[in-house]
Amino acid sequence: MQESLVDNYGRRVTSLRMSLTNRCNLQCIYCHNEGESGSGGEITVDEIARLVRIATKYGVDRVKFSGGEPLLRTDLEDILRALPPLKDISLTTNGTLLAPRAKGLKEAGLDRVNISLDTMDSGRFDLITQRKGQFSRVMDGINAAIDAGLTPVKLNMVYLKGINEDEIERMIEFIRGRPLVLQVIELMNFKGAFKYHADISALEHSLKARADDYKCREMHRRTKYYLNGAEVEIVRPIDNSEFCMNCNRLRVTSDFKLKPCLLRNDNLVSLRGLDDEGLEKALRYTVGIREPFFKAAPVAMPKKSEKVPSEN
Ligand SMILES: Nc1nc2c(ncn2[C@@H]2O[C@H](COP(=O)(O)OP(=O)(O)OP(=O)(O)O)[C@@H](O)[C@H]2O)c(=O)[nH]1
Ligand code: SF4
Ligand code: SF4
Repeated sequence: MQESLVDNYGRRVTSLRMSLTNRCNLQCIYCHNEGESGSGGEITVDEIARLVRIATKYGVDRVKFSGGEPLLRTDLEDILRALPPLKDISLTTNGTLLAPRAKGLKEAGLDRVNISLDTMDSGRFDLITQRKGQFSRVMDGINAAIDAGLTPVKLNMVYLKGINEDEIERMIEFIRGRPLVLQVIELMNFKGAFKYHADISALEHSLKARADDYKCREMHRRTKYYLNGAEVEIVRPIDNSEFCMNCNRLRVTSDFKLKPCLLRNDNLVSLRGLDDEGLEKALRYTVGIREPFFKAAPVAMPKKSEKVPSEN
């Protein structure tokens, strides 16, 4: 029987999330850079292929590539071609460099892409990304991804107080009836951006109230809402123990370290220079030290003098 990678909290690792570079051509006000500062040389095609091959022996069948901006890697197509067969290979990108490469990426084995799109307003886009003139390139990237069949294309919208809260309806109209999914993401506190943090639970309640249907994903127990031909997924990571208890991905940094949690940097495991046997050991060890970042508060046991509430 195939062995699997289960941590001490019963969470099974089925997916690797690999950062290919720390570099990016944008400078978003909230960037978390996958919680890393990778200072060594960038992970190579061979390192990626070996690690993924070993992980698949343990039932890992999904890989997500992210960055920085992963399309700054000119060898991304080589990376894709070097992978063993997997159920799902996806890429998270800012979309600015995607249009000319979308078809080739599909041919090299990429299944789908997630593209950051916080706003439909190019002025706001410049403000968020701290760059000028990139909005139309992202739109070209979205269209090229659809044409190439890198679908469903998920649009990542970080929900930002005072910047884009008023654009949810516009985004829903944009995706309706197309192979697009809107993913609304609660802002995490990186780069001191918390002043833009907006309460996403109110939005989630209103979506739930008007949705035709909704369904819970296994990963992070995220909910997807279906609204008359539009699919909206809510990503609510903060103080959410259910999200962390259903975290099934292990991160790999751009300088080839295993990273058990996005929000921690004190327990990275370096892989550079290890042979296949060493990689396998390191993989199992790292799964053993994984823990949910947000944990549910332990349920207090009633004191002897307290009446135990009956089940019904
Ligand atoms: N705290 C936390 N946030 C995450 C994690 N994974 C994703 N996120 C958040 O979700 C955002 C979008 O992630 P994506 O890279 O588009 O991928 P995804 O939505 O997680 O994965 P798919 O839906 O399978 O494509 C990230 O920028 C994070 O803000 C995680 O493991 N922990
Ligand atoms: S596009 Fe992504 S990696 Fe680049 S600055 Fe924005 S959030 Fe960070
Ligand atoms: S444990 Fe929680 S915070 Fe850490 S990576 Fe998983 S979901 Fe994110």
